[in-house]
Amino acid sequence: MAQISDRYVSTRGDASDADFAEALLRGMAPDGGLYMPGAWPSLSPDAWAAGRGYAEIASRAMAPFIGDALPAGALDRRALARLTSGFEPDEVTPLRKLEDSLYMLELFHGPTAAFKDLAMQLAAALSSEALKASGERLTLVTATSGDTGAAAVAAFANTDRVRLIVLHPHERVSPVQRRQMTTVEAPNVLNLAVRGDFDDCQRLVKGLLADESLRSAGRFSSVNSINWARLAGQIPYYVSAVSQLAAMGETRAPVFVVPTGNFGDAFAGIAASKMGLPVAGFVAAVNRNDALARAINDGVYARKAAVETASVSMDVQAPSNFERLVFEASGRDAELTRTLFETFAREGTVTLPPALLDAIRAEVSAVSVSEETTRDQIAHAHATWGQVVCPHTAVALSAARGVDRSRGPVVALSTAHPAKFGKDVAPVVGFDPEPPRVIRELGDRAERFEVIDADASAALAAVRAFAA
Ligand SMILES: N[C@@H](CCOP(=O)(O)O)C(=O)O
Repeated sequence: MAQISDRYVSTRGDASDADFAEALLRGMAPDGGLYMPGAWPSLSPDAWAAGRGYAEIASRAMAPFIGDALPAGALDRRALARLTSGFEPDEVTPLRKLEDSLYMLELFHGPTAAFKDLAMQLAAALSSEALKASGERLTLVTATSGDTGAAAVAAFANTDRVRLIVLHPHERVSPVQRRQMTTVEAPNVLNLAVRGDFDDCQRLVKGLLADESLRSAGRFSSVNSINWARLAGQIPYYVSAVSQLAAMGETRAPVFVVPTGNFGDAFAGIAASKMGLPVAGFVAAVNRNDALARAINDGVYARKAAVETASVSMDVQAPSNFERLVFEASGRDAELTRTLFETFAREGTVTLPPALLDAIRAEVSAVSVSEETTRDQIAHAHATWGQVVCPHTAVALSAARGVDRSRGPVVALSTAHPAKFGKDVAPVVGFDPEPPRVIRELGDRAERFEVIDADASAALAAVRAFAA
């Protein structure tokens, strides 16, 4: 069968064919792999012409992945309206010029003040269309180091046909992130605080998705970026950045510097470049949790326990979407991908073959940024550009300042509002960042969450009890 962009294949070789709705409602492929489009669609250069609005860009970028899997007009009718409502500035993802050839793409103006809102609002609207069409109900399980969970709760709370279970690492997300998840009064939302780190939460989610008893009881999926639909919703803002650069008279292809945890955001940028977006390169900027940087720089992908940092949403040591990068860079070699990730799951370490490593390095480089440098960068951004930035953005800006700008502009992604991380930002800039309305409105509402061990049977029991 010809490979096309709206049919989905698994990174581990499962031959069963899925369309966009199926990939969305399954979250992961049945063989434990991640869904990828059968081929990369091409985007017309017209899509990133100066002056394009975000909704129009999103429609052009997403439509080829959806094909006819959803009712005609589903993308336009609700999804795009929803995508751009509830965002504070008129431009959904404004690009700020910081200095010559250095830019910051602000992605935190949505309902939970983090970049996850952009894709999550779209995923919620599209899944509601898919469920209406099929008449089904859906249980979503999602792991979070803070931002994904908050965005998921905002997007899916009180939604018909959907039940949402969010697993966050107990006492390892910021107080604002936790309150965004736990103060929402919605009967269809369950918050589980897991005694462990994000990687434990993600492992539990993957285990739940693979559980036959849950799968046979109804639709069971995830809105982590392991779900292709969630990840694809992050492609449009790369296109929007190039369109905004064009409007500023900058036509050279940019280097994107992406603060990186689960590697979904960076992979969305790589996907945009595969679709034809002019990009000069990608830099994945990680904090001290540097499994990805060690894999790319040293050729050994090895697990370590995650350490706590100020850029808490990036405290990830087993970035799920590295699997998609390996699949793509290996020329879509599902056999090799399966072997490498099964070895990693079993032994916690795997050496990447040299040819694969070269191909990975052609797509993306990686930099690890220390806690001290992160703090210095928050101070520099404030003192030099008058910008108060969150620790994740600071990690990206620090890496961006190390990129050679003689060949073209460098765009650092600014992923969250600094007020979500006041404890780490205030001591550096000398004041509490002014919270946006969406954070002020959290008030002092009561919180609701259950604490569980990082154990598959505890997670299964909690999910079963909630479902009952
Ligand atoms: N940084 C994330 C971790 C999960 O990432 P996702 O993109 O796979 O949902 C978070 O804030 O939860």
